[in-house]
Amino acid sequence: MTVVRSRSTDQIQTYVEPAIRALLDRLDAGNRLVAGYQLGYWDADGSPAASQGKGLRPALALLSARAAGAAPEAGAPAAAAVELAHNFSLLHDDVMDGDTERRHRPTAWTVFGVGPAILAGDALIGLAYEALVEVPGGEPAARRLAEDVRALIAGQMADLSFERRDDVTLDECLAMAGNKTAALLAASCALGALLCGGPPGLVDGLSRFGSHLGLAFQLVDDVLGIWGDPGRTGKPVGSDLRARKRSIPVVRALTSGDPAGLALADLYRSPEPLTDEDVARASELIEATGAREWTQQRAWQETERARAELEALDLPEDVRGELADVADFITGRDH
Ligand SMILES: CC(C)=CCC/C(C)=C/CC/C(C)=C/COP(=O)(O)OP(=O)(O)O
Repeated sequence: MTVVRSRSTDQIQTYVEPAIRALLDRLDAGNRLVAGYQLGYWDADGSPAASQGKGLRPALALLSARAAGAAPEAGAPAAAAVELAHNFSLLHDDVMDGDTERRHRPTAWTVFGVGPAILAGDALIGLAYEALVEVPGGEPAARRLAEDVRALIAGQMADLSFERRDDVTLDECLAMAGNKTAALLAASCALGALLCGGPPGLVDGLSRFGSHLGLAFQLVDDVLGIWGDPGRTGKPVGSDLRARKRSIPVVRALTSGDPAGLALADLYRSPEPLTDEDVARASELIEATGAREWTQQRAWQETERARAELEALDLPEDVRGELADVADFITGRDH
């Protein structure tokens, strides 16, 4: 995993991975194989692999436990739960988008089939709740995760509905990202403290921190989806544009009133499949409206808001520093 600090990576390997692997052992062999492939623990034939994601959500959950004065390992069930919920959403998202590559390797549905990928996603979200409810006092954390997963699903539904509309506003798009992505980041920041008996003011403050962070994350993700380096992001660039997705830079460009935005609207309305040249032209048009710059600036603004939430909290200084590092990593990242 590539998280901002090696300390988080070590703690994920020591406390979170074993918890997730033990949960995977509860699954039947078929779902376990697909789920562990998705999590990056093994290849399609079951041989060991190291293809995990960045580990951002479990890192935040462990920090959240430490923010409440607990040892990091006390946050492991929360960290396992958010990583499992995240991978549930990725499995289903890749099916819905028809994406063929993630984390530098073929997506699960292309390897195992659509049905198995959907079922493994279902299995993971079940395990996420099990991870929490089995901890003494874990019910409030499980409820909180359920609320945020509901928001995530609502965000995904909104995202899908945008594909059939040409009047999506920037506010709608930002609200969609707040649900689709920021809700789980907020949960990641809240759950460790919630599980470890942190006071409501701390849990709420960490949650607001995570929410701003999550919006920053999606803003950067949308920029990387158009202008990123596939060698770094591990997925093809331009697939959102090819699918005429209404990501934040696209909607900013379409609603800018700039002539380049109007040309982009024509391209998006065209009944023909978009060629490589069309995709390249679309990214140039978006950039010409200033939407790339706006999106990146807005990400920094959200990071500043996140930092302000941190400043208002009574936290151990090392934890505050590590949370601030995560915020900087998110906005400055190239993968
Ligand atoms: C219900 C449903 C299908 C919802 C879909 C929600 C969804 C996929 C939102 C996008 C979130 C996102 C940018 C994930 C990449 O995270 P990352 O870059 O941290 O991933 P990593 O673990 O590979 O590092």
